[in-house]
Amino acid sequence: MTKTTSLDKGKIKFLLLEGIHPSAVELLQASGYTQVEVLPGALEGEELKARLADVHFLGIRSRTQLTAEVFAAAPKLVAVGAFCIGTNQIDLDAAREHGVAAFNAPYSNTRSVAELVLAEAILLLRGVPEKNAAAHRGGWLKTAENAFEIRGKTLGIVGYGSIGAQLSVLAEALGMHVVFHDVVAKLPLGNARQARSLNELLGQADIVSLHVPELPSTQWMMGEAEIAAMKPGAILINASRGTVVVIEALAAALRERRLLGAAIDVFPKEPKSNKDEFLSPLRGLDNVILTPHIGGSTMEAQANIGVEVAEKLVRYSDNGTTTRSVNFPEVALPAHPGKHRLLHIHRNVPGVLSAVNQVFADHRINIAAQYLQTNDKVGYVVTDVDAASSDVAHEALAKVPGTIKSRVLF
Ligand SMILES: NC(=O)C1=CN([C@@H]2O[C@H](COP(=O)(O)OP(=O)(O)OC[C@H]3O[C@@H](n4cnc5c(N)ncnc54)[C@H](O)[C@@H]3O)[C@@H](O)[C@H]2O)C=CC1
Ligand SMILES: O=C(O)CCC(=O)C(=O)O
Repeated sequence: MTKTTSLDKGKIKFLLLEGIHPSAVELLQASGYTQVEVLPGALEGEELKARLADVHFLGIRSRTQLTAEVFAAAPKLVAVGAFCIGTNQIDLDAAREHGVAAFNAPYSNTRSVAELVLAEAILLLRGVPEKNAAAHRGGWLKTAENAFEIRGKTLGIVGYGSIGAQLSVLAEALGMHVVFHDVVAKLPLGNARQARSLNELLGQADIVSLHVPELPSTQWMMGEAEIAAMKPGAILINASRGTVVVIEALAAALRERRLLGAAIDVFPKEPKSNKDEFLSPLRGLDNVILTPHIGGSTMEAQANIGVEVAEKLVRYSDNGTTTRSVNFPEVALPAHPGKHRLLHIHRNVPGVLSAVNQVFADHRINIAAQYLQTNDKVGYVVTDVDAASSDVAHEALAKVPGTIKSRVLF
């Protein structure tokens, strides 16, 4: 059981890793949070654990791995903000077990990824990566062979979520036909149609673009057999996660010219920083566009993400609101003027709520307002009381069996 008492804003520590946009710092400071440390890179291992020992709010992007071990070493951690879409780098169950709420930015870089994918599709269809590489070496590949317009081609989108659907709309505007595969039935936008299976899509698409999250079910989903099922001369684009494509199988298909080209933004192993060497079997293949996980790296997206996630952290810190948390029960809370707000995070097992309310009865504390939300593992009960009774209530609440974390907001 962890007990955390809320502090004055000036004592609450934020640590932002991986070059999070200054818009986040500006918003935090404008909201009264002055202790904001910003580091340009990711942290790992003992260094990460040591840094987290006295941190209350942590901001990361896709590189920092937050494991159960890391959460166990972060007793004061209240919330984590993933300043990106993917949350696969966070052990969300472990975070919940430690009473740490997690937030992300589900839409702020969607458009940036979709635009990059379309640009890459056009460049690959024209053989630009190879022609560009040859020109840099003094070559001159002026030919129309294997160069095609994008108009009239079929784009196969695997994962028709926010990015897949946005890409679908943009692709149709360029005159493409869109077929998609998703594990759930989705509303097809425009003239797009849902394939009955991944294999059906692979057999029809001139360009296959992957937009699934990292999950056990998506791991290595594009292996040797799936790549072989693609049309001869097709193109593969992966701006989702590096574990979705068996990179050696892709390299073999490209070397044998079974595929026209590929654009890969994410890799099974990515360098930890811009100073580390990038190693991949795809290096040296001129018909492949290799980008350093920059699908969402535009000034617009990063500035928007900074604000979006910082706002979610501030709302949680200021008044306990968990709306759009990716691992916590969602509660949208009003302000609590003149009252103290008790936040109680507990295991969602029978009896805890009645024990919580017994605390107020036993101490004859009047409840001004109360809110409850649960998910399968965790219950989140928020109670507003008079300032004079909050200390005694907080102390008693922290002792309720099943408590994970309890805080007071002034
Ligand atoms: N390269 C980059 O910089 C970026 C990469 N991403 C990656 O893109 C992924 C997708 O982002 P969004 O579209 O916002 O996510 P989303 O959650 O809106 O959409 C994902 C879609 O994939 C579907 N899906 C899940 N498992 C599937 C399977 N086995 N087969 C087919 N479909 C499956 C889901 O039903 C959902 O419709 C993120 O999870 C993230 O990993 C996101 C932003 C930037
Ligand atoms: O920009 C980043 O750091 C990660 C982008 C990404 O992969 C995501 O948003 O899921």
